[in-house]
Amino acid sequence: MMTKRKMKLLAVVVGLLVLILILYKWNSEQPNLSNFLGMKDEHYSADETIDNKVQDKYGKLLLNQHKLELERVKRKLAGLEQKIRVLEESPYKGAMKKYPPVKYLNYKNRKRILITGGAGFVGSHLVDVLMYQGHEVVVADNFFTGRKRNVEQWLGHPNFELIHHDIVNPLFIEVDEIYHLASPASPPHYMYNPVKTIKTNTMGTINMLGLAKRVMAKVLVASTSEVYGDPTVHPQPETYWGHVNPIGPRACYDEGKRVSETLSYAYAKQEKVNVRVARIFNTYGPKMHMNDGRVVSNFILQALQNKTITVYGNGRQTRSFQYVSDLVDGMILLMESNYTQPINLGNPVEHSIEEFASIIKGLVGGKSEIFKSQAVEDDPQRRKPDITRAKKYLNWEPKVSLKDGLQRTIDYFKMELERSNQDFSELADGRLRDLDPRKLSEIKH
Ligand SMILES: O=c1ccn([C@@H]2O[C@H](COP(=O)(O)OP(=O)(O)O[C@H]3OC[C@@H](O)[C@H](O)[C@H]3O)[C@@H](O)[C@H]2O)c(=O)[nH]1
Repeated sequence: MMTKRKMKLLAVVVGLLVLILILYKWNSEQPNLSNFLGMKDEHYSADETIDNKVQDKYGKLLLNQHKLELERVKRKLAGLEQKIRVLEESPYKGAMKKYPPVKYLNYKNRKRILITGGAGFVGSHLVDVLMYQGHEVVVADNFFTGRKRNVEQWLGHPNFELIHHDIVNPLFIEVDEIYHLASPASPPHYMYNPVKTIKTNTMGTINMLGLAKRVMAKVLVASTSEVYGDPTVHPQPETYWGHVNPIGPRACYDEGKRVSETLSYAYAKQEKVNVRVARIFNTYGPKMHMNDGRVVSNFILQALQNKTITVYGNGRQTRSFQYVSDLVDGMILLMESNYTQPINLGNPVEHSIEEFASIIKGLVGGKSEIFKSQAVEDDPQRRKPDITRAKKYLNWEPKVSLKDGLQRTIDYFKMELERSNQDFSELADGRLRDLDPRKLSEIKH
């Protein structure tokens, strides 16, 4: 029998042995730092200490990390450099931007002018002239056919404001004058959505005349030679009432503009709004859209690309073409004048469309063939403005010859073609692509 003392001694010895065992086990399970870092001792010569091995491997790891970090910083720098280049070329470069010089006008002479459709072809040329003159210009455009690019040189200028707005909805701003130009003007564009074309020219015009009434602004409404329809009187004086098919494919525009004129004189009579009405004849020049679809841009682009020049119908129909700067001068003179009846603004030099195709082919050169194809429904057969009124009341007549104007327009389209070879977004503008008035007029709405 063991004594109590012996038993206690045995328990202490056993306890000590268990403790030693636990300590040994714990020690052997501790991760070896060199193993932890993925080292293998056999890579080192026998006289290297474990500390040296660890430091060496750890240093390599740090070096790799630094290299990776350097690569990341380099990539970030390259990205930033690219962003700076984009900013330098961008119209939104704010403080860096250089604007064309504008005249200083004191507050008495400086007007606040709204141009609806100011980002469009004609509107943007008008914006330029009014800005150079030193006025404050507000452009309202829904960008259906207008483009920000047309007014980009003024973005950020203290005298300029661009509002993305569809004038089918009312606009509440304070202005002294309104040039109401908003509406698609090219036949394939206005036929593309005839209901919208009518709304723009009726509801849109009501909204602008309503605004003019509220703020007592003078308003110039852009009408068109199309109010004469397929004319039976030649050349067309303002006293001619026209010959329009009210249910034909062009009616949305022709009748829309006729209502626009009617509304203008109703507001003048009933609400004492100070109105001007310009009947604009065929106009061309730089800033026309590549996909405009009207004859000047179509023929020039076809000739520049050695494609077939497509004359719609027999080519004996006539038009008289004015250069855009002449039109802009006429509109500003009309706004400044006291003359309130409609006035024709156009160049009376008349050509058949077939002749016109040859003129453009001659100026551009190249190998294009002239091809006569299917006629456009209700295409006006003869058109030439009688500009007696404009001469008498505005002392205005066109100055730019067809040859000079076409040459400037050809140069512009050459640049556009070069641009579009680099930037396909221009041509990929789905809204204005592949529109042909001959196909659109067949659509039954
Ligand atoms: O590629 C084409 C384009 C047009 N044409 C013809 O060229 C003539 C002029 O056509 P456009 O499309 O340029 O313009 P339109 O004269 O028919 O209408 C224009 O009239 C005056 C303005 O108010 C508007 O800008 C527009 O409605 C038409 O006889 C047309 O059939 C061609 O032969 N080939």
